[in-house]
Amino acid sequence: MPASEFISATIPATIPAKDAQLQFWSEALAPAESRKYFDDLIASTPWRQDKIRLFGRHVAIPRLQAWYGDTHCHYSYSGLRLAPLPWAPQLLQLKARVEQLCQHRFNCVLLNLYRSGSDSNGWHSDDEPELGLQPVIASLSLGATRRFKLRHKYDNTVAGITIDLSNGSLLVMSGHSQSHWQHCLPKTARQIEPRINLTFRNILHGPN
Ligand SMILES: O=C(O)CCC(=O)C(=O)O
Ligand SMILES: [Fe+2]
Repeated sequence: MPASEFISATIPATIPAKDAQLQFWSEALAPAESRKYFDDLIASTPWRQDKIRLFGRHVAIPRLQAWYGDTHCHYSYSGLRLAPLPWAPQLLQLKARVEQLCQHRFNCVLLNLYRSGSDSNGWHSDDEPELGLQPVIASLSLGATRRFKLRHKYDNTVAGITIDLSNGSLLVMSGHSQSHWQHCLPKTARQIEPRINLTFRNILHGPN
C-alpha cells in the first residue's frame, strides 16, 4: 500500500470547531470493504420502524434503526427504551476497527438506515446522561454520501459546520461536541441510494 494511502486511512483530519473536538477519517474502511459491510448489514439487520410521541401523537421516525450492545446497554430517548440485540460478528469487526482508529472503547452501537433522501435525522445532541459528560461518539458511514450539519447551541456568532459523510468515512465527536453543539442529517431532494450509519457509543453505568 503506498504511504499516502496508509496515512489517509490511519491519521484523522481535525475539523476546527469552538468547544468541540471533531476528527474525521475519509477512508476508515476501503470502498470495497464498505460496500461488503453495507450489503451484509442491510440484509441481515432486523430493522425497526420506531415511533416517538410528539405533541401527544405517535409519529414514525423518518428512518429505520437497530440497537446492539452489551447486555446492560439499554438506550432511552424520546420516550423509547430499546433493549440491545446481542453483537453480530460483523458489528464486532467494525467496532474493533473503529476502536483501533480512535483509541477509545465502545459497548453499544445505534444503526440508522436512511432508505432514500426523504429519510433524515433532526437536530439533536447525543447527551443522554448514561453517556457521561463528554461522550466520545464514533460515526461510521456506509453507502450513499449524506450531508451532516452541526450548529453551536449557545453562541450564534459561531459558523455552522457541514461535512459530507461518504462511504467508509468515520467522524468522531468528543469533548464538548454534545453539550455545546447539535447535529442533524437533513432530507435531500436528490435521487440517492440508501445509507447506513453506525454510531458507536459507551454507556457508563450498568446494569440498568
Ligand atoms: O446518520 C448520521 O450521520 C447521524 C446519526 C446520529 O446523529 C445519531 O444516530 O445520533
Ligand atoms: Fe446523533
